[in-house]
Amino acid sequence: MTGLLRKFLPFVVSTVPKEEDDDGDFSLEYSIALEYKGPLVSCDIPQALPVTIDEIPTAAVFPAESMSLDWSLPIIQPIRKTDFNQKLFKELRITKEVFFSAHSIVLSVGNAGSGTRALGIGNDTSLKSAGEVDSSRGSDHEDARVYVPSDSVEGERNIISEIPHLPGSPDDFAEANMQMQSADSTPPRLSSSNLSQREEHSDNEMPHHVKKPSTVTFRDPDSADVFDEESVFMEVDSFPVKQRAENNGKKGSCYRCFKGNRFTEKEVCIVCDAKYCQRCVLRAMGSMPEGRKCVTCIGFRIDEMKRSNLGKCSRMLKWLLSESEIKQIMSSEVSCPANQIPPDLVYVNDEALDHKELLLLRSCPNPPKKLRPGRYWYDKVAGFWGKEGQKPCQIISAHLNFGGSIKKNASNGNTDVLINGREITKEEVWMLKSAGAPCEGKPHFWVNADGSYLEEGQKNPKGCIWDKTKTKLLCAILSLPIPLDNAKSGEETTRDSPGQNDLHRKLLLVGFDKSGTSTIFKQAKILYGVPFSEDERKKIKLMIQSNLYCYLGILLEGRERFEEETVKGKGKSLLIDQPSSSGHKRFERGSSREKGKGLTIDRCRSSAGLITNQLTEKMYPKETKLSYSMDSKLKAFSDWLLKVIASGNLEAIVLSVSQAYSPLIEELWKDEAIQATYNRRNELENLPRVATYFLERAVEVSKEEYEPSDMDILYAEGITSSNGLASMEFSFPTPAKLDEYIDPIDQHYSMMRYQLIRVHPRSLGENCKWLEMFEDVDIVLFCVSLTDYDEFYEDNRGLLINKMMASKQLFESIVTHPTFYKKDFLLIMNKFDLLEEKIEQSPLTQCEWFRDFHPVISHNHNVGTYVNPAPSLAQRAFHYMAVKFKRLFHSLTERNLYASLVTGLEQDTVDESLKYAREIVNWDEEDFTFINEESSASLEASSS
Ligand SMILES: Nc1nc2c(ncn2[C@@H]2O[C@H](COP(=O)(O)OP(=O)(O)OP(=O)(O)O)[C@@H](O)[C@H]2O)c(=O)[nH]1
Ligand SMILES: [Mg+2]
Repeated sequence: MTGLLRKFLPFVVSTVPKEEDDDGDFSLEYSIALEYKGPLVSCDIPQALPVTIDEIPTAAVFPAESMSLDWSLPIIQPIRKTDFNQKLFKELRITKEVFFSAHSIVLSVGNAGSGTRALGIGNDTSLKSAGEVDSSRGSDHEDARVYVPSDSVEGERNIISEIPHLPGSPDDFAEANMQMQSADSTPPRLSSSNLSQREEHSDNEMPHHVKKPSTVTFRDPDSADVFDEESVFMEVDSFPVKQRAENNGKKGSCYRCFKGNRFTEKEVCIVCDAKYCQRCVLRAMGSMPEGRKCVTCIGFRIDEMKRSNLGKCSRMLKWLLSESEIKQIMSSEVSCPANQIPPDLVYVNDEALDHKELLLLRSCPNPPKKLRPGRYWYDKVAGFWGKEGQKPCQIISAHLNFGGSIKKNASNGNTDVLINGREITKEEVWMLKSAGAPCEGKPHFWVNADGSYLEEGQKNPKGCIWDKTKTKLLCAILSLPIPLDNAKSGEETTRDSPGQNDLHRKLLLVGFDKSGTSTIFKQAKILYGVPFSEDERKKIKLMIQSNLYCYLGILLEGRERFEEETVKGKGKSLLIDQPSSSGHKRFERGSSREKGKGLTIDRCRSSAGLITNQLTEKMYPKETKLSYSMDSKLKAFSDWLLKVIASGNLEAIVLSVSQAYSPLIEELWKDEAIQATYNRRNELENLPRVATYFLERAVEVSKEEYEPSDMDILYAEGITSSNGLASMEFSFPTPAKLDEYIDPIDQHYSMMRYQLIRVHPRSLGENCKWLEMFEDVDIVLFCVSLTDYDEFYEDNRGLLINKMMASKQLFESIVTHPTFYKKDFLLIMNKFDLLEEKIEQSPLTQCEWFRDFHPVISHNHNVGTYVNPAPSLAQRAFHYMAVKFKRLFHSLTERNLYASLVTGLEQDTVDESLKYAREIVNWDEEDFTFINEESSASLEASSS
């Protein structure tokens, strides 16, 4: 400081005694003029003119409106290094008005926020040694800041040290001088560590931007200040639009240092789309008083494409800045005037809004999410809101008074069915139908804000659209909105039904009975952290408990039969194996039966039919001497349970008796007869494999306080009892650690939302006609169970049908459905674990489609040296089946089918498969063309 003043006022300072302060710095406590007694000086001595402090003009708060109305303030152009000394003050062109148009002016070298030294001249006419001032943040004044590019300064030489030597405008200088004379030193404001870090680099940086004065008010991010929305909107019109920036470097490089490529992590300017690497971002964007904008873009309107990103901090900034800095920047980004939507760009029912109307729209109880400039339609009666020519995307508050009256063709519907005068889309017709509204005869409906509907001309409502859970679920799948209140209770859906404008991909999961679609769906929920709602958990708990009673019923029937056989003295059983409960052999026997169908009550009833497998009997005859009789109490319970199962009212009864019967279940489970029967479970035709998982925890599961774990939910059969449609929204997570390298592709993908819709073929109707509802899915995931090849089911004519052939037939109908013309298909070949167990016992050729499967058994001759092990029989079988499906697909569509190998109960394989689907749907993206090449190469390899 002293050095600085010495340069300014060499005569005075040189004679002033120095004092060292605590920091080792010299401070100037006072200044006095001493009489000069030396020889005559030849040069002119500057004269200090007397100053009256009161006469120095100071500014009150600079009125924001006046700035926005007419930007006549000077913008400082970059100063060339060579002529810096001569030009500095001329270039600055700081007029008196500007100079004092704010509480304080900060002269700063380098870009704002780069932590360069700055000189603040306060309105109290004091000179502030700003030191490492962060020239914008942390100030509680309104600052008009003037930035001088640091390329005009060499090394540490900064503007402060240069000022006294500059021949500039005498007025400017005199004023600056006057203030400096009366300056006292103000302690430097603290800067965060990253700011000082930034300073380290500032010396040899070449800032490309000059900032113009800003009128932004800095609010304490922690304060509860609510920004005055109205005044903010009033100003919006006056902000100019800016062209997109052009990168002078190679494609994908940083716009400032021209280094890196398109996969280098970058921050983007929300105005001109310039992209900066981690090293340059803070220099290019400065203190970000309006959020992430280059300093030259401050005061300009944002690029509307980027509106949805406002306030969403990037990983890069999180890494570079402190939490409070981020908070402030993001809050400015969202609330500063320049970043608001200009009302005249928002049209509702053909009329542009004005400031007040836009304010009304945005402050209503349920305002449109992600509002952008554009043309919208609004049904004032029901609150439906959508983009012109499109189906509704949200239900906002009803009865808002703006915009013209709604047009019949507002949403471009072509169904002849009207809601409040608008011809609705076919998706909305499906919605109405699922709610029970009769749509035959092209009715005209009147729908109220609460969803109640009536036909035009009628008096009483016929029903309410939102009464049925099914309708809400369907809306989620069709990307139709549901009202906010209902969104919370909408089960199996995410809260917000996805708007059609979201960056959002839809994956449709479908497969033949028991192929594993619900297991994969649940696995995805667990994998991607989509919680099961309370309601879902309750239903699943009831289902698991009911299934447990079913499994016990199957055991009890088995016990009866085994007892009978023992009594009759057969002494022989159909025992295949007598596995211990822990180490039983895991495989589904190939036979003409439908494994795992014990879940529904009807099926439980028929489960008494134990099919004698003659083949098995011949193969594995064994003696058994076990007792299958039970005591009278358990026998009575057993009779009651079988009766309940037969009544088909199991769930209701389980709900009411589970508490009372829990101890009996325990006794039953531990009973010798039941254990003996359980050990012969492979002979029990309808006992699904998963029964073991729950039966072995029968006591715990039957208790009232039982809470299913995620694993239990995964193993539970079915998602809900209705078991038809389910939908979830998710993103693929990226590795969470900040310091970890994140593949830019992963990062890009992690920002995208996906919707996984699972549909059971039962819900698709005859000839899969309801597939029409899924016309906007991006990919179809067709699930096939690899173990189906030797399994059969009985059709309604009593014929035994091979399940693989049935699966093939379903595949053909879906692939050739007009809705899916040219859609991508990924074949999920599920239950590989079971295939591995089964294939050795049951040849693939049992299925007529696979008759020509004759794998060549290769022998490994390189004994002792490591070579890739020959693929197992199961792997060969998988490849063979995949090729069969691929050929079939190609013959039907002339396109390629993608295939992936999955074990639904294992997370990794499901994750891989869904990521593969993600790649396929994103291949079109221009920026990611290279994936295309790589992945198609791997695909070629996989299909060969
Ligand atoms: N071992 C094994 N079992 C599986 C696998 N995938 C599914 N399952 C089991 O197979 C049975 C049927 O699976 P689900 O997921 O219910 O099949 P689905 O396609 O929903 O069939 P529906 O019930 O007809 O809708 C369940 O008992 C699952 O636990 C797998 O990869 N390995
Ligand atoms: Mg299921």
